[in-house]
Order: sequence, then C-alpha cells, then structure tokens
Amino acid sequence: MPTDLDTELAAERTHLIESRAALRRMRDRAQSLFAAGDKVAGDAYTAEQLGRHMARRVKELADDPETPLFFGRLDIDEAAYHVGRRHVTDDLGEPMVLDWRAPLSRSFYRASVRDPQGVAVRRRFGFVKGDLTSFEDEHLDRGEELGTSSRILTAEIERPRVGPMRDIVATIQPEQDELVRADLGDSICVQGAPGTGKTAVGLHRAAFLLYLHRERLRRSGVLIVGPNTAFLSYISAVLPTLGEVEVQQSTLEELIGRVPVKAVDSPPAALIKHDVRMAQVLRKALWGRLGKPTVPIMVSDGSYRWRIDTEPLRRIVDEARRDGLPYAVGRERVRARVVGLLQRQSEYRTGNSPNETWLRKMSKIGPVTEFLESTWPAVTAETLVAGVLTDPSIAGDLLTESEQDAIRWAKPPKTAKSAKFTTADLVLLDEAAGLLDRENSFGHVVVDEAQDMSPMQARVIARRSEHGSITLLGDLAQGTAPWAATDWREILGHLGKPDAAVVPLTVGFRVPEAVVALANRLLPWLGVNVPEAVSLRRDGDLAVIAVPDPADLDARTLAEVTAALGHEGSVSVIAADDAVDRLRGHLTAAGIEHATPDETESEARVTVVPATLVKGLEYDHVIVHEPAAIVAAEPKGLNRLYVVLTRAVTRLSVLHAEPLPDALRID
Ligand SMILES: Nc1ncnc2c1ncn2[C@@H]1O[C@H](COP(=O)(O)OP(=O)(O)OP(=O)(O)O)[C@@H](O)[C@H]1O
Repeated sequence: MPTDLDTELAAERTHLIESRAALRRMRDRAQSLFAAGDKVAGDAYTAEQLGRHMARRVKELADDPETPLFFGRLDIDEAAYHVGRRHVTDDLGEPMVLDWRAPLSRSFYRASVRDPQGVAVRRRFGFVKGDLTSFEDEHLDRGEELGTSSRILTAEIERPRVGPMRDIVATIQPEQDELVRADLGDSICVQGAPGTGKTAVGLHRAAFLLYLHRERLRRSGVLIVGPNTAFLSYISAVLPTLGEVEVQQSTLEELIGRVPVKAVDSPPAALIKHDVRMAQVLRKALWGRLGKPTVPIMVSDGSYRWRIDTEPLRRIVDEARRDGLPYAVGRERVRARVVGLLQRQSEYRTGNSPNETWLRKMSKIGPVTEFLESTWPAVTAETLVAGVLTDPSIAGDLLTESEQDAIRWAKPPKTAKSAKFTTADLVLLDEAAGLLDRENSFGHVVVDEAQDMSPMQARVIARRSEHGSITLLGDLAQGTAPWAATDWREILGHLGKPDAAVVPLTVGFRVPEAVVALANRLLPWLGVNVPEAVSLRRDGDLAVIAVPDPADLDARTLAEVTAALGHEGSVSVIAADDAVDRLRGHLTAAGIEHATPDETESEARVTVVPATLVKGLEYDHVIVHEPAAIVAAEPKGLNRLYVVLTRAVTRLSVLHAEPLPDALRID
C-alpha cells in the first residue's frame, strides 16, 4: 500500500516532469524567436541586438538534467510555491517554479518559527543526479524548525567533492542569504574563516544582483576577481548553472595586463611598488610635466595671422588644471580652448564661422601642437612609469633614497616601448593610465581572497568600481602576500568604500571539526585578530604522521595517496612548490593518474598542488607533504600552512619528517 508520503513524493515527481517539459517549451519558443530574429527586426542593428538577446535567453534556459529544477517548496495561504534555479511558467504564464531570487523565495531561506513570514510549511527536496528521491518538511506553523540539523543540508555539505565548484542555492543559510540579498548600492566586506562560504556568497550575490537589476548591470557589467586561473576555472561553472552567462571573471593581473611581463622584481622593489605612496609619486611625476606658457602662439592661416598671448594661454592651462580632469582629458580641453580663441579671431576678422575642416586643421597645426608639447605634453602610461623607474629621484621626499635605489632600473631601456616591465609594474601602469584617463566603472565587483590585495591593487579595483558597489571576500588569517592586510578598514579606504560594513561569517561548511581544531592552533601566531571558525561537520578524520627517515617521506606520501583512492572523492597532495615536480614524477612512475589544479575538467582523482596555488580550492582527502618546508618557503609561511590545512572536506593527513612547526606541536 502506498503511504501518504509515497503519494506526495509521486505528485512532486510529476510536478518536476511537467516543469522540465514547460522549460523545454520555453526554450523552444526562445529558439524559434532567435531563428526568426532577422525577419522580424526592422534594421540590422535591431536584428543584432535581438539576436544577441535571444541567444542569451536560449542559453539561460538550458536545462541540466543532473541538477534539480527545484529544490524547495513553500506553502503560503494554502498555495504551494516551488523554489528553483529559474522561473518556469506554463503555457498560460502561470508560475510552476519560482526563481530562488524572486522576492517570495526569500522566505525559503529566512522564514523561521520566530518569524514565519506567512510560511506554513517549508519543504526541502533530496535529489540524486536530478532525480527527486525524498523530501523533508518543517511545519513552521507548528513550531517545527530544523535549522542546520536538516538531513538534506547535512547530506549536501558532506557530499564528496568532484570536479568544479557547485552552486549552493538549495541550502543557502540565513546569515549568508542576508549578504547575498544586500542592496546593489551596498558595498560589503565579508571576513570569513575558511570554508564559511565566502566564495559561494560572492557568486550568488552576483547572480542575485543581476536578477534584480538586469538591464542596468548588463550595461555596466559585473566583474569577479579571483587570485589565480586555477581558482577561476574551479568557480567558473557556478554562475552559468544559475543561468548567468555574462559575468566577467578575471585575475587582477589579467585585468591590468596591458603589456607582457618580461622581468621580475626583487622582493623589496615589489613591496615599494605596491605601496600606496607610489600613487603620489606617479601623480607628482605626471603633473610635474606641465610647463608654464612663455611664448605666444602665432598661426599663419592663408593671408591671416592669428596670435594668442601668453596671459590667456596661462589662464587656459590654470583653469584646466583646476578642473581636476584626468591628464589626457585636460590636455584636450586646453587644445579645444586654444582652437576656440583662434576661431573667435577668425570669426571677428572674416565675419564667417569656420567649418569643421578648419577647426581640425587648427587643432593639429604646428604652433598649437608645439604649445601643447611644451605646456601639457603628451604622455602614455608606459612613458610615465618608465620615467619614474629610470629616475626615481622624482619622488623627492615620498620615497627614501634607499627605496628609490631599490626601484631604479639598473639599465634604462632605449624607449618605454622596449621596457621590460614586471608584474608590480602592471599595477603602476594601471595607476598611470587612471591618471591619464577615466576608467570604465563596473556596476558591481566581487573580489575574492581580498586579504592579499596591496593598496595599489585595491586602487585598481577602486577605479573600476567608482560608480558601482563591491563585495569584498576574504580572511585576514589567510593573507600570504608580503603586503597582506591586517585590517579591513585600511583596504576599504584604498578601495574608496571606507564605510562598507565588515560582516563576519564563522560557520564552516567544508572543514571537519577535528581539522579546524588543528588549523586553529595556528591562529594566535598569525598576527591578525579574526573570529575562529566553528565547523558544522562532526565527521571527518585527521592523521598526523611522523616519518622517522626523511628518505621515506615521498614513498609514505605515495602510500597515503593509494589508501585515499580507496575512498570516494577527490584527493590532493599539497606540498612546498619546489617538491611538486618530484612528487608528480613519483605518481607517474607508480602509474597513478594525476592532474594540475588548472585541469578542473580532468578525470584524474588525484591533484598535486603547489602550496602557493591552493587558496580557495578544496578536496575530499588532503595529504600535506612536509609542513615545515611549506612554512620555510616564504615569509608568511605559517599563514600559508593555515590555508593548506583548511582545504580538506573529509580527511586530512599531515606527513612530516622534519619537526612540525611549534604552533602545531601537541606536547
Ligand atoms: N549554505 C551552504 N550549503 C552547502 N554548502 C555550502 C554552503 N555554504 C558553503 N558551502 C560549501 O562549503 C565549501 C566552502 O565554501 P567556499 O569555498 O565558498 O568557502 P570560503 O569561505 O570561500 O573558503 P576559503 O576561505 O577557504 O576559500 C564549498 O564546497 C561550498 O559549496
């Protein structure tokens, strides 16, 4: 005999099948409109716009049979609303599934016994590969609330990780939802311990804002900035799964890579170049190029002679300077004013208004160009930065003499074009470009792993979010860059958002309790003041294995990999960068297929990751090879180790031949 629950489950399955069919019809309709676009559009421009819109719509409506179309249901006033990844309507336009971002869906994440928001029952669905297999009800009207003890939430958190990151729409927690649904105008900074869902929150916030302010953000754009390409490929599938296919995802270097990097800085030089004083140095060097007009402009124009005296020329230059325009814009303003004066003289003398050709000719004529070159010379970002690095004494008191020596080019290039710029120089070039001209501002920028941003890098983002808002995600304890922040207010100041709220997230969804406890031992040694993580996961294993003979360490690591492959899920070996090639060699020799962190689509279950590339990533079983070597490899080695230890979803094995760092020793 089928029980009530069976009948109910069968009804939900039917709704799922019907919703999928309705989505298919929506997609078919979009597809046929796309095909007919050329015929219905009046002109080529409209056809192109319409075509692009419809192509996007078709993509947005793609159904992935592996992901459930809806994951929840709300019973409000006797009506049932299914909540899912996107709106699905029947042929009459009646909703079959509500987008998780719709106002009504908010209650799915926020309603509680204390504040039921009209919800009588909240239902969560369990799925296996897109098949509806179970559900779980909370009768809020009867005082029932599961919170984080929900079976379905627990299963989702504990599910083995394979491949790229997945969305968390089905199980967003109330404190995360508050951040996801923050207003577009609000810039926020999330300080979250490892695995508290910062990346997830940032991506879902982007999707939410795009839903609510589609047209505006489509025009201005949404940008996600991540620490490296391995991280970006790991997160790249999340937004498309949520139907958002038009978000730019980039590393900071890609964003500002206007020239190829051909040289490497010494650590002290890099540190100075990332210091905010360099912004002042560049500003000083740029505006110091202005000259005072000392000779009049004299122009021969056919049988006429025009003359502009130095006094009006000085006024023009002073006024343009006072207007606070970017340098290149100011230069064009001066040119236009000078041509305006010539035009007035011509009109007065000839009685005619000169035409466009005449104006163009005057704006390029020798005496005008010479005047501009002597008072407001043309500068490119490259020439400005090259000038400063050739002769840093231009910094005056802004840099000490030894700092100037540290950044001075040993051998200046013949031209700025042939200069060998470094990664840190890209930041200077971007600063210079920002002084010369206005940068386009995105509507919203999400910056992940933001604790590693230098003041000068923060200014890169500030220029790109001047008229938009930002979501800053990070963990001061995971700061490994030499300039890593120890205080969010400082970074927020450089970002031009000094008043943004700093919100903590402390509930961890990734790292098991025992592993968090080990990693937390490092916290007092990291020189930052952050709240500890509390893990939701009581499961998980931790093994700290001392290998008496260092010569056995690699072989022992290999044995640990083989043992880990006996379990479900992904396996990673994380080691100091210089040990990685050797370990890869051992795996290859042992016939164990393995990938690099960039190869997120690889079928290999084992990834060997250099410690410096593991930020933001996670694996079911993490095998850490020689923590002391990871710590010794860089000045912020303990912070790096904290990052490394917090990548494990289920099991962490720490193998060491050298003594463990003091902070980790269990005496
Ligand atoms: N509400 C949630 N429901 C289910 N899983 C979640 C939830 N929030 C986060 N997770 C999962 O927890 C893991 C960690 O999330 P995420 O990578 O966003 O954390 P993070 O704070 O950015 O971590 P880190 O600082 O270590 O990079 C991911 O697998 C994510 O999918």
